[in-house]
Amino acid sequence: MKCAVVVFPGSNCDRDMYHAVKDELGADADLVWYQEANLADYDAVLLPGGFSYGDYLRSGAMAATSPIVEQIRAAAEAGKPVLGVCNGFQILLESGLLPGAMLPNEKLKFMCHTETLIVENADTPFTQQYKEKEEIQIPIAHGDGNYFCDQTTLERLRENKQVVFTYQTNPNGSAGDIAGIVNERGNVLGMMPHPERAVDALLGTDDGLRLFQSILTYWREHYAINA
Ligand SMILES: NC(=O)CC[C@H](N)C(=O)O
Repeated sequence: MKCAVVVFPGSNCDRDMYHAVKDELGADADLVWYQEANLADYDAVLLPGGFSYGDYLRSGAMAATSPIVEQIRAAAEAGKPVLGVCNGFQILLESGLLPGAMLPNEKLKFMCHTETLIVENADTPFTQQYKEKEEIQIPIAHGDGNYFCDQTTLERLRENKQVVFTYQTNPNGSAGDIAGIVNERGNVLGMMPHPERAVDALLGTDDGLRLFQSILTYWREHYAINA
C-alpha cells in the first residue's frame, strides 16, 4: 500500500503522519506537495493537520479551493481510503467531501491534550481493528474543533453509522459529541483528534496505530493481489 501525505503551505503534522505510516505501520509513503501531487499513483490519501494558509478566512477554506481537491475527490470516488486529521478534516468539510462545518471551540481557546474517544463504528476501513464502544486515548490539538451540522444531518449521520468517534467528555462543543465522521460510502474519514500522535507507547498512547493498521488490512483485503 502506497500512501500520499498531502502537504499544504502551513501543514505542520505532515511529518508525524509520514512517520506513523512509514515507520510505525511499515507502509510505503511519500510526502507530496499539493501543487505537484499525482494522487492516481497512490492507494490511500492522508491529509495531515496544521494551519493551511494560516487558517485565513476559516480553517481549511483556502486549501479547499486548491486544484488538488479534485484529485482527492477522484480518489474518494474510486473508493480509496481518504483520511483527514484535524486541519485535514477541516479541508474535507470545506470541500464538501464530508457534511457539516467546523466552528471555533466553544471556550474560544486552543486545546491541546489527550482525550478519551469512544469507537462508535468498528466496521469501517479505518476502525476494524477496534471494538465497538471501545475507549481509546488520542490527543487533540485545535482551535476550531467544534463540529456543527443541522439536526437533520446529525440524525442522518447517526442512522447511517457515519459517526465513527465521539468524545467521552466533549471538549469543544461539537454537535453530538462528534470527534470523527465518515462519508456515506465509508471510505472518507475526517477526525479532529490526532491518531498519528498516538502510535507508540513512548508518546503516552499507541491507540492510534490500529487506525493505520485497519487501513492497511482493508487495502490488503480489497486491493492487494499478492499481499
Ligand atoms: N492541529 C491542527 O490541525 C490544527 C487545526 C486548526 N487549524 C485549528 O487550530 O483548528
